[in-house]
Amino acid sequence: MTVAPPVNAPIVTGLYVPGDRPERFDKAVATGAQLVILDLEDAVADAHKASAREAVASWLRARAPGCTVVQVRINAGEPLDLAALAAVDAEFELRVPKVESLSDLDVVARAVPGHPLTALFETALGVEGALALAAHSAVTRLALGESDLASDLGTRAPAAMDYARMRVLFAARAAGLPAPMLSAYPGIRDLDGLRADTERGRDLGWVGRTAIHPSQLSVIADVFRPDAAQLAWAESVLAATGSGGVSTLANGDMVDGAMVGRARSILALAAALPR
Ligand SMILES: CC(C)(COP(=O)(O)OP(=O)(O)OC[C@H]1O[C@@H](n2cnc3c(N)ncnc32)[C@H](O)[C@@H]1OP(=O)(O)O)[C@@H](O)C(=O)NCCC(=O)NCCSC(=O)C[C@H](O)C(=O)O
Ligand SMILES: [Mg+2]
Repeated sequence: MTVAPPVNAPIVTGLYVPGDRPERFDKAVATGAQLVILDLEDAVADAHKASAREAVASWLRARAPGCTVVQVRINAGEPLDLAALAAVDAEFELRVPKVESLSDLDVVARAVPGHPLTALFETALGVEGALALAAHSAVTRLALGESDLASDLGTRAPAAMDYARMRVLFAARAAGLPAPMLSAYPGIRDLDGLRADTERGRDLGWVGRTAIHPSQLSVIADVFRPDAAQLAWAESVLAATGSGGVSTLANGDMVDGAMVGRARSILALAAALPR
């Protein structure tokens, strides 16, 4: 049985599905991924764009409300995508690729009003503008497209990706948005590589990751699930700081209100990722 996540629960696992594979849409939801992204953009060949648009709109109309967050990734500046989605009266979010300017977001927010936007940064210009773009009133999440970014930069060097991850993380937090989810890891069979790269992103402060294959989901959940020591620390911080002021944990560490936010985030992650 799927249990609805608590309000403001972190979203840790996401799964992309090509928009022209409607037979996989319900399957994607059934994986238990907390976020399912129906892609009209790079996963769909030009010849299939129109049928993908129709398949996505018709699935959204027929879908019974559930606890999975559903996003549609549109093609940047494609009026046909916007028109098709504006005609759908259902709950979904929009994932806007290659965002570089406020007008990229305005166009979408005006054409399909009332749907939260995830701004996907995939170029140096987008990453450098992340702080201002995160302040757009329709934007509720930020993300990075690291494959496109690597093409724009001409490198996928870890230092370049770390820089982009840090800028986008700071932009999200400065705008009061949740820590972003890591970009899709293209090596479907390389689960060790996925784990290592996800751990690196987690250690930089990112929370969650979008997958492109169901087999990646359990690795992603594992990486973000707090371990027993983190849980014990979080619980002892909350217990020790209940009445404010400074306290000392059993191990001698000082704790105060400054640690409460992190303790709560650890407990929220544990609640979102049951064993
Ligand atoms: C990559 C794939 C094309 C692989 O497909 P396939 O070879 O058919 O996979 P399997 O045979 O291993 O499938 C096994 C079963 O799993 C189901 N399956 C596979 N993938 C998905 C999925 N994404 N969602 C739901 N279900 C899925 C199959 O149906 C099989 O089920 P069964 O028959 O019952 O056993 C494919 O995985 C795929 O298309 N993935 C998504 C690709 C995608 O959307 N890419 C775009 C997003 S990432 C991106 O754009 C990068 C970003 O923008 C950037 O710049 O970084
Ligand atoms: Mg991309």
